[in-house]
Amino acid sequence: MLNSTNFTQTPAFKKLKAHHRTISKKHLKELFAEDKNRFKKFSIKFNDILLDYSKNNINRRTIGYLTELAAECDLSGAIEQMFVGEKINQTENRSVLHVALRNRSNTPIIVDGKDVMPDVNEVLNKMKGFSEKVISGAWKGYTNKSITDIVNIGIGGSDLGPVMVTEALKPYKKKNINIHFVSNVDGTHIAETLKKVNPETTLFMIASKTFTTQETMTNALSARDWFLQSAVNEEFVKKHFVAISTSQNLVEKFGIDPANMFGFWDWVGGRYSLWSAIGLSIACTIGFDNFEQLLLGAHEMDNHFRTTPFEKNIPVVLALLGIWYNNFYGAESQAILPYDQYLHRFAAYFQQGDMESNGKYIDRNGNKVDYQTGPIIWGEPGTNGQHAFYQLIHQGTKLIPADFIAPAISHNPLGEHHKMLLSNFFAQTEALMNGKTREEVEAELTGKSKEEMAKIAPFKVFQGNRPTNSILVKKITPKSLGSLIAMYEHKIFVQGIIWNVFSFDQWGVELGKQLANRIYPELTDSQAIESHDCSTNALINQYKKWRK
Ligand SMILES: O=P(O)(O)OC[C@H]1O[C@@H](O)[C@H](O)[C@@H](O)[C@@H]1O
Repeated sequence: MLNSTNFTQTPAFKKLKAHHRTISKKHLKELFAEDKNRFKKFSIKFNDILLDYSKNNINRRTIGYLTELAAECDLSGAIEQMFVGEKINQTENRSVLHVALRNRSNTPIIVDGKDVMPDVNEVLNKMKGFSEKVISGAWKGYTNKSITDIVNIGIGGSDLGPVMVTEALKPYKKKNINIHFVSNVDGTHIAETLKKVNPETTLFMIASKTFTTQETMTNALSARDWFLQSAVNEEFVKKHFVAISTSQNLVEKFGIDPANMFGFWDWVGGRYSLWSAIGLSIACTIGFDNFEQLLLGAHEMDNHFRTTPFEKNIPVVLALLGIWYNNFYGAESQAILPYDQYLHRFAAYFQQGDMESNGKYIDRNGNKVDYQTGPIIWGEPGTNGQHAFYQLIHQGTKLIPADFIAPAISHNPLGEHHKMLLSNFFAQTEALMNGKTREEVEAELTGKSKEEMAKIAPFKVFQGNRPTNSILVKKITPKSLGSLIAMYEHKIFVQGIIWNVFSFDQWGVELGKQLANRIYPELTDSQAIESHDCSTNALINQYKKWRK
């Protein structure tokens, strides 16, 4: 059982409250001027990842109190409980073991008296054999041609992870395999995808933990119909459809050969599942050896997280900083800004990872919280963001803590591009920290009259004092990406522990599904609907009129 302390009632929280009153009066610039060793004190290097968190409104005392807070919420106990397979997802009575999926040291992890590692390894072996067949061309379609295109059909955790990773690791893509993803139930998504592929050489991966998700099953049936228009014989479905699921029963019902089913377990949460068979599309796109490197990178981050003291523990430090801004400074969001085009889905991936995990107002005792929990996660790759929403980060009225992520080495060392990109990365965090004073503005406005200067100067001033983390990675490789993803996963875990919420369920997505199922049959005929509120009725009835 996880500890269920209300963190706002701890002695450390009270110390932080008082400390916040003083330190929040200091500009980041002052903190840097006072202490030339800030970088040394507030940075952590782990393998090829450097976290510089010195540009935050903190000093040694802040970190001391924050780590005390973590200790008072029994974070160490919670970490151990997760790693040893205790059922910490209490509302679903499940263990939370994405760490077992990438447990490359293979030490036993026991769930319900059984070591899960042999099963994990068995599925990994099956994925290895299958991906090698697909990539080598040995896996043949119904006209004896090799596979050229994979269409992964899934949504949420059965989509976002593979999408993000295959995009992030595009430089590792096998040349003979193209990957496509279909998630939205909007027919446009599947229709546009099917225009690009040939039934004779396409492999569909139906990825769904439950194998009941409306969007995925609807898209899978449409894909099957489309395939059978050409292949005709239902026997050929075997050669072109594989399933990734926890439900063998439903997979067989769909007509997929159980031999082509890749299993996983209820202790793998959807948004933590890219390491499981859900990663089959990744393995078939970048090769199994690279998939294993991804697992290894995550495993090394797991070990770091499990064994490193809090003040040197990257996920813990990131989590505590997030709590500092969320619960003391009143920040409502957290930006993730990758300076790497290949990471363009990274923020979207962690929107699910973070917001579905910690977007909760009921605590682990079943009571309504009286403090803020999960932040809004958002972001786009630099430098695109700079020309769009950075205005608000620099001069808006909201405090937006931001994580800047960049690789030192580009996969595309084209002319001066990467140097320019990185100069923007470094410049932005510096600008956000220092800002620009009125005096500096005036010194630049040479040749202007006093009146002209007074008129324009206020608009050109930047307050600065805006916190950032810089995460510099040597290069985005399967291994370093694995570490980065695991880093954020554990950050989310730590925050959930301290906010006292259950991070591994997602009851909040159910109500909409339930109501959609009720409304769906009402849309069939042309009869006016009166069973809802006047707004919903009117919208449905207008839709019915227009579609006639
Ligand atoms: O893999 P499944 O069972 O089709 O579920 C897909 C997604 O379904 C959503 O309802 C959940 O919010 C996600 O967490 C989940 O990843």
